Formats: sequence, structure tokens, C-alpha cells
Amino acid sequence: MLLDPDARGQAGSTAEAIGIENVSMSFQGRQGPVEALRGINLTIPQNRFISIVGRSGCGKSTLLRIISGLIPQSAGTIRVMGRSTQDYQKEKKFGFVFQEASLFPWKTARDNVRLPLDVIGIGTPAERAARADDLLRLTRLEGFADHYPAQLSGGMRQRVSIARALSYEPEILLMDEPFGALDEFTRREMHDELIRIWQTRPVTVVFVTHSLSEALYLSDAIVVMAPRPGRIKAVVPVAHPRLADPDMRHHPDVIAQTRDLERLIHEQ
Ligand SMILES: Nc1ncnc2c1ncn2[C@@H]1O[C@H](COP(=O)(O)OP(=O)(O)OP(=O)(O)O)[C@@H](O)[C@H]1O
Repeated sequence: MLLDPDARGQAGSTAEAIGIENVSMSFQGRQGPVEALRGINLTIPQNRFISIVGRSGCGKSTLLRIISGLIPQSAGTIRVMGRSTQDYQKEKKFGFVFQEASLFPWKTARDNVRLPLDVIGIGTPAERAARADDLLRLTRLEGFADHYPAQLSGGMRQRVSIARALSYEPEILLMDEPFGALDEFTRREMHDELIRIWQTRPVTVVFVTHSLSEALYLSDAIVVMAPRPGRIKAVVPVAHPRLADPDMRHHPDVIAQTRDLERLIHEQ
């Protein structure tokens, strides 16, 4: 399925960021093989914000992990910026943000953010510290650079992991329920932060969530998956203008679209 290139979002590029062709994935489970994904076809244009929703076990995380090259698919091909995931990763890196911030507790916020740069060896130590401070400013954590994760709130820790994921300027940001552990208020704050960051720096975002309102608020288009075997049921463009009004969440069109998505997810 090709996402509508005119879907809401940043103007411009219709060039492909991620091309998924006929991808299937089977795991060896205790009671035999588990068909986690079957026949996935999806083209994600550059700099779009795409969410993946669907019932538990429909293969959302598996698809994200395959895109990132963390696990190889059983069949089919994945192109990332025109190359295989493996070739792509030789030069570029994916930004990855998980539900748990997974920061190193003994490192400060700044040192957590600069860690990928230290590992890859980009720039001088002073340049890496300066880049980390820039990203902490971008994620509104200036003043907290010397704090340790235990001294930060859940939302702040997740901001540090977003800053860290952005540290090597990825073209593609993969997010697996990044705000799932946050309370509703912090979660909404993070939505606005994420959109602000996404509008500041062009990046293709693939965002896995269980929350339809979150998907509708953030995305240009929503990929609805179905389980057993995991497959794409529909790709739904999001029509309302992003962030025109935070009260958009209560707009009758948004409520109607949420209901339609719920129906799509739950019908067999
Ligand atoms: N490493 C693994 N070994 C065996 N089976 C696996 C493995 N990883 C995932 N699966 C199975 O593949 C299917 C898809 O799992 P996946 O975690 O991708 O679903 P999901 O949609 O992300 O679920 P959730 O919404 O609950 O996080 C499930 O049936 C799961 O049990």
C-alpha cells in the first residue's frame, strides 16, 4: 500500500524513505511456528509521520524491528532510502525510541545523549558535548544536562531518549510506544514536543502505539494492522490540520475518525 503523497504533513518530498515489499516473518514458538507477519507491502515517503496501530500481537513491534535491521525478515525485501537495511546501516543509523527510556543510570543526561556519538566517534569530545547540549535545548532540558536519570521525571527521561535518538541526525526515527508509560497529561505535552521537534528537523517517523487518539493527533497517516497472521488491513490518511488546536482531540470529525478506526481494528 502506498501512502497518499498529499497526506497532511510537511510539504514536499514524495520520495520513498522506506519501501516494504511482500515481507513475511515467522518465529519458532513453543507450539510450532508463529506467523507474525504475512505479505506486508507499504511505501512510506520521506519526512512523513506514520503511526502503526492494531490489536496486541498483530506484529507492530516485529515490523519496526525488521525495518531497523534488528531482526531479519523471513521473506520479502525492505528498502531504506533506496538501499537494503544492511547497506543503509553501514553509513547511517536509525533513531530508535522504546517505551522505557533505557538510559544509563550512572551517566548524566548530557552523557546519555552524547553516548552514540562517543561510540561512533563523531567529532571531538568538546563537539560531542556541544551537540548534546543543543539537543537538550531542543528537547527543553537545558538546565538538566548534569542530572542523572533518577533525578528526572518519566517525561524528562523520555525527552533524553528522544534527544539521544536524534544525536546522530537520523533520517528515520522509529518509535515503539514511546509514551506508553507516561500519564495522560505528560503524554499530551510530549505529543506537542515531538511535533515541534519533527517540524524543526526533517525526519521520517514510524510510530507504534496502542492509542488511536495519539495516532490521530500526531500522524499524516495511520497503518491499521490485523493479527494472526499479522497483516495490513488499511492505510488511513489523517485529514485534520496538525496542532491547529489542541482541542482538536474533541472535534466531532476526530471522534468520528476514532470510531471508524476502532471498528476497523476490531472487525474480523
Ligand atoms: N522473538 C519471538 N519469538 C517468538 N514469537 C515472537 C517473538 N517476537 C514476537 N513474537 C510473536 O509474534 C507476534 C507479533 O508480536 P509483536 O510483538 O510484533 O506484536 P505487537 O503488535 O507489537 O504486540 P503488542 O501490541 O502487544 O506490543 C506475536 O504472536 C508474538 O508472540
